[in-house]
Amino acid sequence: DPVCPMSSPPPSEHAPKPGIAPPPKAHSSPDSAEVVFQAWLASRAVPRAKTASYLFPGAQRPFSAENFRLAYRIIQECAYDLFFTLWSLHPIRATIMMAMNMIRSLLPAFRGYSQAMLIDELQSLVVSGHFTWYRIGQMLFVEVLRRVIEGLLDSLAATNESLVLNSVRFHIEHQQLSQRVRLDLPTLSDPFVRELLQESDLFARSFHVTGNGFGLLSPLEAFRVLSLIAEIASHLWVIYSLTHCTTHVCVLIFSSFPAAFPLLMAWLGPAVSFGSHGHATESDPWSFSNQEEAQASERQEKLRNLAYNDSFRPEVELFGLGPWILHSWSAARKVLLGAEQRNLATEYSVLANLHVSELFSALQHIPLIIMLQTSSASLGSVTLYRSSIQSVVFATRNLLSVVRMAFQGVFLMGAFYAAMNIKPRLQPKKEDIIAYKQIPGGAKIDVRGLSYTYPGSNEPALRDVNFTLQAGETLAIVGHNGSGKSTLANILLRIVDFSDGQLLVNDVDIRRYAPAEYHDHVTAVFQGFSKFSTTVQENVGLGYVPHVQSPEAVNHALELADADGVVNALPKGLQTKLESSVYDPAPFGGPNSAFSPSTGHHGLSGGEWQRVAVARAFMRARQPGVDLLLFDEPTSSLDAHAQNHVFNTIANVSKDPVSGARTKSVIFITHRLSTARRADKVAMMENGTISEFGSHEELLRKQGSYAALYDASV
Ligand SMILES: Nc1ncnc2c1ncn2[C@@H]1O[C@H](COP(=O)(O)OP(=O)(O)OP(=O)(O)O)[C@@H](O)[C@H]1O
Repeated sequence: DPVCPMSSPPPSEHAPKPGIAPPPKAHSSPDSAEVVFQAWLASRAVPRAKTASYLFPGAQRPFSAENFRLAYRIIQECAYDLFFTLWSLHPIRATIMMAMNMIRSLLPAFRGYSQAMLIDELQSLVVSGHFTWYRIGQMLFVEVLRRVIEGLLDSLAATNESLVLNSVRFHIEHQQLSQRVRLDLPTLSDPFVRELLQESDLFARSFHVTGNGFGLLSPLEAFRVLSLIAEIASHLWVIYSLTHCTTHVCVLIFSSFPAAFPLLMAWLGPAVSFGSHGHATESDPWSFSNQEEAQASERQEKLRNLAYNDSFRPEVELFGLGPWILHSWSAARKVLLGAEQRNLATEYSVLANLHVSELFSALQHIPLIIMLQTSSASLGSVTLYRSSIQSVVFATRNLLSVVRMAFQGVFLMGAFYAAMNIKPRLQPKKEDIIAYKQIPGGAKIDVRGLSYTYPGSNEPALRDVNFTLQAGETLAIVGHNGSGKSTLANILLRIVDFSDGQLLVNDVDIRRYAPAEYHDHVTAVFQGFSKFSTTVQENVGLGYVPHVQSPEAVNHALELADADGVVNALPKGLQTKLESSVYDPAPFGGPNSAFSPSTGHHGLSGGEWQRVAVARAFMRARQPGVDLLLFDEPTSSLDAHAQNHVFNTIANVSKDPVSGARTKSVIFITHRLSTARRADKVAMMENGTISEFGSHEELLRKQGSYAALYDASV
């Protein structure tokens, strides 16, 4: 079920609360990933803060000596590895790409030379009186040829570069996604891990921006820093060769000052985040200049989602949330508008700078004219001289913004590297893993002194839970709201870990099973099951991925869950696309509405969705490898007829169809105590522990809490 987005904790600047475990280790051993993780974490510490607090994810690290040291450490530990991995995707093309970048960075200087030669030759032709159109044509032809070759080189380089960068992008995104799906809930719920993953996401996203965007931060493209340095060096060399052995130094200073002045102003003026690309926009969350703006943007998006997303509509209407949404949205929006206003002001000042720069470039002519009058310098060398100085200034400006981005990029790269090396917390060490072994009858479960406290909670959700379920038995877990039933179910399913005690499955400590392997042997319906916005076929078939494409298997699972009638009534049967939040098939009233049934998107009632979820569990339940069926309130929204059908199916599926012998253990959580009678054993939960355990009849005879709850329910 959708969760109200406003309930999520603020993602940034949190101080570790006293009593909470210190920042986690990204790795079990102090290897390079651990070193990188610690350096990344240290770079996020807010300097001179009274309590330990951290910069929000994506925030620009200040240029401090400590951060340079941390950046160096990260580069030392992971840049080579990452560079080599990315380079080895296309070794030849990547090398060509870097070489081309280098060559292209030197071209402007040669271009200047060639133009200077052209002008000089033209000048001497005119002065000497040997001017012919043929000669001019020849020179122009050479110039055009040079440009064509340069253009060809550029287009070849661009094609090659896009090929290399696309592979790099794919590789990074693939790694990122595979790590996401590998991590388990306990790992993902750690705030440090969440923020590490957010910065790692920024690194992966940096490869999306085409042109001179965040992509510059990639280790391959960071090579551009070198290209820019080479470009500056080549221009400086040209300038040196012009001024060498002559006394133009004072003219050089005179003319370079006007060129450098706008740059100086831009550098000293208000910093535009990420150089020339850094305008805080809603789609550029990393470019906010402070945490308040980042939070406002996030809040604004969530409020917008709350207003637009139909799944929240009932609560929004029922609780009259409209004015509150509007009020809160306005407050967040105003913060962002303030930020945009500031950026506009910066832009205006940049524009003003442009005018200033034009003025200064005009002033630059003056010393050059003086130089022409007083020295023997040629027209070509004057042109070259002037263009070189401007190029140096331009390239230096680029270099500064690239360095700034690359500096930030180092920390994002560190986040990526550390994130890719996080180990899922539930995954045992290689040497501890025991392969799951089936025993006849289904899973045998021994729970001894089990306790669990949710992170950040003071009260344990489970305390000293003890019970044994023999292979093939059926257990009903009952109890009041909040007594710990779902928590126990999630621990038994190895979705959540436990703090103390022991949990043995088939006489083996559950912590020694690889979770993925263990999950192959269980199936479940969660209390808050997912409603996928896709076809019925996939909604059900995903319960057993190898059969997701098989209509026969899906139809059979639907029959078992008494959901076949529901699906048959849908306009496109199995291929009907379901929408988890369609309350009104045509909210805008018109026949062309995006939600009209003609588009194929269909809503279902709560009970119908539950049948789909139960069918999903049945997809897998019939597989011989599955030993445990766990249902958390599978029939809470079903009518009595459907409920009986589902429980009969559970009983049938857990037996051998021929011999009738039990082949699977079953655990179900229920508030409908009439269904608890179907189980061999009943566990009555109160305050996080099992207060009574036995058969339905035994517990009734006991006249305790279960008997009281049963009497109240029937
Ligand atoms: N993610 C969580 N973080 C912190 N506390 C939690 C979390 N989930 C559940 N709890 C707390 O743990 C306790 C047990 O919750 P649980 O969901 O297991 O109860 P339940 O018996 O399944 O309740 P219900 O019958 O309402 O489904 C409750 O006090 C609940 O507030």
